[in-house]
Amino acid sequence: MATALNLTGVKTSGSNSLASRGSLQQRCVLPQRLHFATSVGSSSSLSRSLKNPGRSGVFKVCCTGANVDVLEKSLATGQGFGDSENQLSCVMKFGGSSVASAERMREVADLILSFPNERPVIVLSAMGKTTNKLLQAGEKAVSCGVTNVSCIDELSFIKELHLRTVKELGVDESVIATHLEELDQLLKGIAMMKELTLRTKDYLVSFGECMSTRIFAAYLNKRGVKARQYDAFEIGFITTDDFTNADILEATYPAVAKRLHDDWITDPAIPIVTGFLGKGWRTCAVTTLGRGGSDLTATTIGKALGLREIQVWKDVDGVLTCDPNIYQQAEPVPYLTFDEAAELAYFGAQVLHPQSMRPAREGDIPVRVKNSYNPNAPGTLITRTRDMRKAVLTSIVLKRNVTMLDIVSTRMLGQFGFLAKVFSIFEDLGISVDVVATSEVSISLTLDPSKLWSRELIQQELDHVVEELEKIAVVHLLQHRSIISLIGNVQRSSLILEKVFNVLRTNGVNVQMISQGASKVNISLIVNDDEAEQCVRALHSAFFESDLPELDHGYGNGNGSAAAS
Ligand SMILES: Nc1ncnc2c1ncn2[C@@H]1O[C@H](COP(=O)(O)OP(=O)(O)O)[C@@H](O)[C@H]1O
Ligand SMILES: N[C@@H](CC(=O)OP(=O)(O)O)C(=O)O
Repeated sequence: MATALNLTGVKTSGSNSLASRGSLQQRCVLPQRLHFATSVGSSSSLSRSLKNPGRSGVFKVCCTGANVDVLEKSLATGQGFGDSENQLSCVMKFGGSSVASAERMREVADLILSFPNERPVIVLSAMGKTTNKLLQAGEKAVSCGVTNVSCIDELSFIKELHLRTVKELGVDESVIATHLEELDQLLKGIAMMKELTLRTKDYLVSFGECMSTRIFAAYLNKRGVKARQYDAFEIGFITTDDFTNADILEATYPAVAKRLHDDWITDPAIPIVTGFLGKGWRTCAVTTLGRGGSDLTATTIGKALGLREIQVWKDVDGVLTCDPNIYQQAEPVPYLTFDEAAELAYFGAQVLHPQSMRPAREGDIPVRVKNSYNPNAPGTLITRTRDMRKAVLTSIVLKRNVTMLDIVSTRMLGQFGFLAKVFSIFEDLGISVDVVATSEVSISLTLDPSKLWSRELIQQELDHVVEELEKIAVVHLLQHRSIISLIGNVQRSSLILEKVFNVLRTNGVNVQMISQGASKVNISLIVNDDEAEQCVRALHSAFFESDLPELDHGYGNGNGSAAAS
């Protein structure tokens, strides 16, 4: 819940200092990032006034959880908040590839310590491919029989990896002994029940992050750097009960901020938090935020604590112009807006979790995507706005194995209510739609394959959708399609499309549907799965590797720069 504090202030100098008057009678430095601010008795918002030196007014500052104490303390002592030495300053998230071995953990520790002025919150994923191995072990346990659980290869791999890491880092085996034991028990339980529910899957995969964070915190402590391990589900990450794909609930922000902040103030130690995990608000069981969910954990913490920056450290030099697994010549994109990054992630770029931009955008906190294998590479900076004047195409994203539906009304032309009926059917069935193109009496759309997969919505359920739609329309179900999303400056869509259709014509590819959404950053094309990769490569060459004077790139691949805000 937000708490309101009233300040009477006049902006004096510097970027965020406020000489306060009235009851407070002190000069203070205002927090850089509160959950923010409406002015009372003044027409401008506080955030605006901070950018306009000299403005004065009575400001009502709303802040949450821990921020309230900090603001009060900073007003009482006259000390700054945003610049305070005492505050946590940024989040650094390291993905599975960054902490895949003892050697990698050592390098990550060195990397963290190479920023002596930061007071980071660290978020870690499970080591390497541990999450996949845990899921495979669970699947095998369903059918292998209790006595054979200890022979599951993936279980042996996980044990061996974690025990070897502990040994090589010189930390005590006891930090993970209980978890390894419980993991054995859990797999035996699955073998006994002969079933692996979504709820059990989430509990099962949680062992990955629970162990990596314990090992890493113990290692930092061993190196004399005080660190404290946290399980996200114990410190206020409250989620929906949608196992394997839970959503973070609002209550998370004040709870997490309070817990991390209070601990930091009373006994400073670098927080090492499990990524990906939460606690279902009804069931109180462990939930996960969807694959790659540690990015979301990081941005949630960034927003909760109002931190200066969120860093996500990966195994690539930032967000690239396309998936490097499709095309090795993909190049880093220096700047992105939150909208572009969200669209890119939603339409299938594995590099960022689809929901992870939301908290960063709401908190207006810059996100930096960096390479833990190549820390000197500049990476990608994601901010609210950037200079789009010279931006054309930013990145090309491919989402495979999409199902497309062509739905044509059986009624007379001009029937209103047709679209509403179609979408109410999807709503009733709880199916999420990706790309849509409509005319008055027909609609083409694609269904989100990950949602279908996670809900185990297979042919049977697709047949059910078609059956429902056929009550009002003629329906064609087209499978094995791909969405190619062109993320960039849709203000220049004519130029982009001209080039795109040239490339597609040259390559003999037929586009089956095209959609330019309201987002203004994405044009989506639907093609056959078996033509998609070749298409992406051809588009990449055309947009990023050849001279395109007619597109007026300006910045090489037309990525513009971060806007001064
Ligand atoms: N447009 C893209 N830019 C960068 N990486 C991409 C892109 N599309 C797909 N990827 C893949 O995403 C991977 C990084 O994401 P992920 O594996 O989730 O990282 P981590 O586990 O380190 O958080 C890269 O190794 C790359 O193969
Ligand atoms: N370990 C989880 C969560 C995660 O975010 O992992 P990574 O950061 O390695 O993508 C997964 O594999 O989905």
